[in-house]
Order: sequence, then C-alpha cells, then structure tokens
Amino acid sequence: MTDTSSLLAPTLAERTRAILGRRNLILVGLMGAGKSVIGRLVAQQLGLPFIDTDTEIERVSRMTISELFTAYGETEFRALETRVVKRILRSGPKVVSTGGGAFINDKTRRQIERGGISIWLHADLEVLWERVNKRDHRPLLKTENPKQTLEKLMQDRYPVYARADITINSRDVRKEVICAEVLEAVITHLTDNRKSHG
Ligand SMILES: Nc1ncnc2c1ncn2[C@@H]1O[C@H](COP(=O)(O)OP(=O)(O)OP(=O)(O)O)[C@@H](O)[C@H]1O
Ligand SMILES: O=C(O)C1=C[C@@H](O)[C@@H](O)[C@H](O)C1
Ligand SMILES: [Mg+2]
Repeated sequence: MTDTSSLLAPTLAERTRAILGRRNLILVGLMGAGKSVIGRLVAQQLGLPFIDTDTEIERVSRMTISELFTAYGETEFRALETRVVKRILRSGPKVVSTGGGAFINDKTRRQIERGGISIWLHADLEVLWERVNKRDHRPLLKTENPKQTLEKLMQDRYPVYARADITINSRDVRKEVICAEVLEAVITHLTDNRKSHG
C-alpha cells in the first residue's frame, strides 16, 4: 500500500497560518534588510494581505518619502509613521513591513509590540551596503559617506531591533529560504509562548 501520510500533512505555510490566528506579522530592520521583499513573499505564502508602511505613507500623503523629509523634516515624518502604523495594526491578520526607523521610535515600537509579532531581519554591513548602494532614494543615506552612515545606524539601532520577538539572519540566499525560516520561527515562537503560558 502507498504511504499517503506525507501527502496529507499540512504544509509549513498551512501550519503557520493555523497557529497565527488573527495576529499580525511585522517585519523590522535596517534599509536593505529585505523587509519589503520577504514581507510580500510571506504574505503570499500565508494567503494574507501585505502592507508596506513606507508605501502606505506615500499613498496617504501623495508624496515620496524623500519629499516628506525635505518638506516637513524627520520629526513630522515619524509622527505620520506612528499614525499610519497604528491604523494598519488595528486589525489582523496581515503581514506588515515597516520603514527602517519605525521600530526605533518609542511610540511606533509600542504600537508594533501591541499589534502583533515583530520579526527583525538582521543583516551584516556588506549585505546591506551591496543592496542599498544601487539606488539613492533613501534620505538618511544622502551623506558624504553613506556606507559609514549605514554602519553608524547599525551601531545605534541593532540593540533596539534586538528587542523584536524573533530574529532572522537575512543574507544572500534565495528569498524563499528566508521566507521558510520566518515561518518556522513564527511557529516556534508561538509554540514556546503556549508552553510558557501553560
Ligand atoms: N534574500 C535576498 N537575496 C537577494 N537580494 C535580496 C534578498 N532580500 C532582499 N534583496 C534585495 O535587496 C534590496 C532591498 O530589499 P528590500 O527593498 O526588501 O529591503 P527593505 O528592508 O524593505 O529596505 P527599505 O527599508 O529601504 O525599504 C532589493 O533590491 C531586494 O531585491
Ligand atoms: O531607516 C530609516 O529611518 C528609514 C527607512 C526607510 O524605510 C524610510 O522609512 C525612511 O527613509 C527612513
Ligand atoms: Mg522596504
């Protein structure tokens, strides 16, 4: 007789979707870490809506992020980001990729902590630099030495990103590999949580 048990076993995506319930998955991390690309793929796999907060900010303001920084400055941009993140996370489940500074801002981080499971895409300097140096639309990197600026942002921000519920090592492997690692980590995180809460 043919063993059909493996054919009937739920897939990784199905298992993740089942345990996730109505929670949101929120990707955080530096520019170039892969939040948008991996977030979209995770959402596709889980059959959930995907929202990128930078894109949503650009939609509601009808300005690009660069234009917002130039016209109103970073402080106003952060206030708008907090409001947009709060609204997006009011309902779930969905997959949300955030702008690089969202989790660093105290108010926005509190919204994220309340709003779902946070996932830090951690990457080293060379990986990030290879990815971001191809385009120059990022206002924070419009400096004399953008690579050094990126390194400084890593030093300042990594201790804060480390507070995320889950950390994934984002590196140059196929995005499907990173996506599968995210799903596995979500299952582990929620299973461990269940155990510790009896
Ligand atoms: N696993 C990967 N392998 C190769 N390239 C990748 C991988 N993940 C992301 N990239 C590439 O790196 C670049 C940055 O990715 P992405 O835009 O998703 O980063 P981000 O974290 O959303 O950055 P930002 O905060 O600037 O929006 C893109 O060109 C993307 O295709
Ligand atoms: O790292 C940051 O502070 C930023 C990252 C981008 O996603 C944008 O949200 C904006 O350029 C600021
Ligand atoms: Mg992005």
